[in-house]
Amino acid sequence: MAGEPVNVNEFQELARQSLPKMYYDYYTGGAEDQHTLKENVKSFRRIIIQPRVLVDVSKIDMSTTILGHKTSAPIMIAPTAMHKLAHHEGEVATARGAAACDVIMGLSYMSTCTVEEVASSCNAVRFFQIYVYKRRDITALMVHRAEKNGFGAIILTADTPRLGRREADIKNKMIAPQLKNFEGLISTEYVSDKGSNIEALAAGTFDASLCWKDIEWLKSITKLPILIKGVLTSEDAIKAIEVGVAGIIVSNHGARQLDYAPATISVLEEVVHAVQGKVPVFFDGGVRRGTDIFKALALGAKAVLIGRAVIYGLAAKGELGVKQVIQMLKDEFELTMALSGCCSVDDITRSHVKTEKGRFICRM
Ligand SMILES: Cc1cc2nc3c(=O)[nH]c(=O)nc-3n(C[C@H](O)[C@H](O)[C@H](O)COP(=O)(O)O)c2cc1C
Ligand SMILES: CCCCC(=O)C(=O)O
Repeated sequence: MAGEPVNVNEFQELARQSLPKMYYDYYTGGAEDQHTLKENVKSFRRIIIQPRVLVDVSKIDMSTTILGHKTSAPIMIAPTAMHKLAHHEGEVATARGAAACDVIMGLSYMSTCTVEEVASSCNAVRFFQIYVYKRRDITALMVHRAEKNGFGAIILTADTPRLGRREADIKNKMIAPQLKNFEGLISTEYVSDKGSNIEALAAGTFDASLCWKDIEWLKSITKLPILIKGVLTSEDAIKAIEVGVAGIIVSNHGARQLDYAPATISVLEEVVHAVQGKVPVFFDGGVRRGTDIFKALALGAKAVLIGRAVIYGLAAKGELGVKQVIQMLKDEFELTMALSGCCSVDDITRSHVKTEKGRFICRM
């Protein structure tokens, strides 16, 4: 590739060139046939934007509020594991990149830098993602560490009672390193003769019995607002509201868990309808362009989370790459707003996009 990268796909190519195959495959891959992985991206392509013209778009305001926190754009960093495998500064570099762009970062429970290292790296709003370990005392301790270190919310990932079958990780015998957060508490270093060591780590530590009633337990150990990540149906959205969560993240874990789960953008609207505005609905999966962000907002998302695109920036150029990827997505989103006749995020409405279903109905 000649010159500087001009879009997220070019950052992906840079990441591919700079990473060992085992790590690149881990970051980029999905489950089994990778059907959902392809659909997450392709489903965006089937949604058409319906712009309005002759609107005064000389000033565009992308800013919004997420759980009471003002942020420069409806963009957050999705929690993704083990950033030190992408860049030696790990999550500290990601946190600094996010802070420089004034967007909220989700820190993964499976991070390679500690909660304290990330918290002290820069001043910014951050949310903490958790898995629930069989050793609940360890999860409770992590929640308290996040609370003590100023994190603004807990993201409970609900779609991972077991790890999805990621065939590249099986072939590569993907490593499961000791994660610094858990040093002296529990070993995360797993070696399996079956293939993926991170699969063995999840099988050994994650509590597959976790269910809706356990939200009460989580609420009893923290005052922080709780977001549920991994909702894909109206039924689960209604249950999430019943148990009193502060928000829902429509996500299929970047297509790394259940293959043939729906592309997230195809179910966003169903969830938004079920929620009836009671809590904010966030979205992730397949966002690679500013137009994707616009489409998700038009279908009712309050903000989107960015997973792989940020890792590609980190792998290519560390903190600077994270900053450039977020800035690129912000610039693309701002231009999309201008060319669609929307001056603020509240101006983006359902009538700004046409989905396949909508096009079909129009033709009848
Ligand atoms: C390499 C990688 C690691 C991930 N690790 C986590 C994790 O530790 N916790 C979590 O809740 N989600 C994790 N996710 C899922 C992301 O939070 C997010 O749902 C997904 O990446 C969004 O899709 P995208 O990559 O297409 O943007 C991970 C995703 C990737 C690609
Ligand atoms: C056991 C590590 C799980 C991290 C994760 O969520 C992912 O790779 O998708």
